[in-house]
Amino acid sequence: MSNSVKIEKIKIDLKNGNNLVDINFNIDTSTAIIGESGSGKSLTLKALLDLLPKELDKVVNISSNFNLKKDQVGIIPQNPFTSLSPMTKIKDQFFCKKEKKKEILNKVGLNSWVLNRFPTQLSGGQLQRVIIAITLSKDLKLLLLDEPTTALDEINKNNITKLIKNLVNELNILILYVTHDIESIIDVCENIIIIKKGKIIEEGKTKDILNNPKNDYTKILIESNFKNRKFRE
Ligand SMILES: Nc1ncnc2c1ncn2[C@@H]1O[C@H](COP(=O)(O)OP(=O)(O)OP(=O)(O)O)[C@@H](O)[C@H]1O
Repeated sequence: MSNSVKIEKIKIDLKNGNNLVDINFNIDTSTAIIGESGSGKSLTLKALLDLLPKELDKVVNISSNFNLKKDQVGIIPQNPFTSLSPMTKIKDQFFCKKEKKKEILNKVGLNSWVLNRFPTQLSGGQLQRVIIAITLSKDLKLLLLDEPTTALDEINKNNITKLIKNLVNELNILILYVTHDIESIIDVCENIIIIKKGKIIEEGKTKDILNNPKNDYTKILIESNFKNRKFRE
């Protein structure tokens, strides 16, 4: 049986009882969570990483059909500029031996010259590649992606989207990709979940939902995503 993670319940409330997130879903292969700003994407990821702030009430119930250790969960964050330790050379932020560092850097389109640099000496696109390489240097079973291209300019955004597509197709691990940008998850995620105000609006196979959205909110999200793209071209 292939690996699967069951998010049986993530319920997050403010102390005054107002609900922020109330969802359940499975990750069987690769799943995208799509939602506008404030829809609960980051809180969902924080719940999975056990990083929710103390001031929130939470019920987090997750199970898996395999032994998933904490250090087998990796995250590619939104902002590459604040994700690495600024005073430590790149080579000392990896979790593997020198040869493997070089091999993984090649995979993300970088060479070993970056190893002797500090994070501040790299561009946003280069930094995000380094972070992807560092994350992949661990023995991962579940990879979380938190809007990994949002902080990048258009060229880097396209390049990193392509890189993620290639890597994810090559890797045999579970993927949860949260973003507001539907285009970036086409060809990456098999399944898609649309959320609004912390609740699931619609879910299914990515192809089915994009070709035949049932919910009006989903239709608007898809339309606005592709309208934006045409506008930028
Ligand atoms: N610590 C907190 N205390 C109170 N409210 C919070 C807290 N963290 C998040 N929220 C609220 O919960 C809702 C969901 O926030 P979340 O950060 O998960 O949204 P998001 O979908 O990731 O948005 P974005 O795309 O802008 O990052 C928002 O209304 C936010 O204001």
